[in-house]
Amino acid sequence: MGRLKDPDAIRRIAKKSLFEGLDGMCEGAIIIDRDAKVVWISDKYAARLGLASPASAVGKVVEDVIPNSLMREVVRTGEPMMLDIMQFGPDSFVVMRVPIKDERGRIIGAAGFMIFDSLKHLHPLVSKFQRLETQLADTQKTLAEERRVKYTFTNFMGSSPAAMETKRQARRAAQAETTVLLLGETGTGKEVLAQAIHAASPRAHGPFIGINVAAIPDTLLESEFFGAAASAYTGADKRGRDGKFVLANGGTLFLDEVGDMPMGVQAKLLRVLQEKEVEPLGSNRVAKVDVRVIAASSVDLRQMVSMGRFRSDLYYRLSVLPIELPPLRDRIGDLELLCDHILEDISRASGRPPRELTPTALAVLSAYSWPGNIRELRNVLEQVTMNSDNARLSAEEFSLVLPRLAPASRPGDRPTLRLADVVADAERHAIKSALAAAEGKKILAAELLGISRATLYQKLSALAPARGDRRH
Ligand SMILES: Nc1ncnc2c1ncn2[C@@H]1O[C@H](COP(=O)(O)OP(=O)(O)OP(=O)(O)O)[C@@H](O)[C@H]1O
Repeated sequence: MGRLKDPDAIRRIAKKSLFEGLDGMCEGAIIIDRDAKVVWISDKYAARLGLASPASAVGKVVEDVIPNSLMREVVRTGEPMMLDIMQFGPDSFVVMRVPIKDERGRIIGAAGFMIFDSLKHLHPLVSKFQRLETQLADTQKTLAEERRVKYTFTNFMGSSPAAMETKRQARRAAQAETTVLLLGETGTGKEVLAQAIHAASPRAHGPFIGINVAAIPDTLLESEFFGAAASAYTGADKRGRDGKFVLANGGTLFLDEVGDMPMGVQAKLLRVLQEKEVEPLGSNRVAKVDVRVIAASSVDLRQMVSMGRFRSDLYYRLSVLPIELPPLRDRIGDLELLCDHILEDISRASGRPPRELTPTALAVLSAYSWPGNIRELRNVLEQVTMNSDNARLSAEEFSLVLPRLAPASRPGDRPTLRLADVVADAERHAIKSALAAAEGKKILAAELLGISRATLYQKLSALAPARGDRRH
């Protein structure tokens, strides 16, 4: 073995032969200068790219020769790209890009090698990559669908003066950019209207993100809204996550039951609305957000302000455009239309012909006070349709389901023996009575029942699951 006499010479030869070796082994090579202009391209590469001759490429900027080239990036950053898949028309090439530096370490250009002109050599890697790309595209599609609204103004049924006035105000709100505050009892259609406003606004192409403040434990609200930086949390949040504000960027954020927000989060929300930027939990970096907020409440926020449970500055900020949604009992003229519409919906979902109501059934429904409003109406219609085979639903069938009109049990009736049924019945009755006493205000109903709001929400969805009602 000979000794190294002239290390510089060996380095020069190694450099030269390495380049030539690589060029020989590869399917093609290209060299560009600091301005990303081609200074040399191998015959094979020129032929593979369909160029008339290698010389025709020299002096051109690299993107004119290879449209998707990232060689300029290598010259700019000085960072090599050791393995990349590049698309050239219908073909995929596996490429490597390295910077070229002079003796003083200054970047003077870059060399690119087409390692394979077909992906078959990288089959395991590429098929995994393609599978992941397909999965990602599917997930993005599902997410985009979820963020698209389901309701427009035509879904907000009603031609009573009260319903028409609400719709008129909401249509005007759709054109404005300001925050909207929807006020109305539970089940009056606040979410339907929020989606309709979004769909008719210039942000319709952006996402619609809904969040039910009352259904989320106080401790999680902040990260749910503003996100969490990596490592601020353990477990599922270890990698950090985007908050709803970031997810709603360019679109609309719907804050349902905004009155249930703890004071600390209220202060942060106010700051985000004023500054239009969010700071994820555990991070010291802020991100600009362009979000329109539509807030909703079934409790009287002004009363909460006077009780010191809601910040007055936030209230004023949110209530720039307040819209009242009438309770169903105040627009009972819409009942028939709503029933027809809901019965058609039920028939579509079940594949059975739509049912009708007898005039006495309609009278019974009109006499009821509907503390749960249209959501309760839908639940009652679903329950009765499920229990009945009649084409026309009768008043008797409804009186079995409606709480106030339930017949008292007669002596001789078979008692309900299953304890679970008895308990569930009692619970259902207590919740309905509390909601009625609290005029549909869940926060008050929960207080009356001596349970938390979150428990009330759980019980409501367990007792009367209303398909597709809650999308949060
Ligand atoms: N005007 C309407 N026309 C037709 N359906 C409606 C209308 N308003 C509400 N609904 C239906 O009633 C149900 C409850 O509506 P929504 O969730 O919008 O009420 P909400 O006021 O947001 O309730 P909560 O305060 O409990 O969140 C949904 O099934 C919705 O489709």
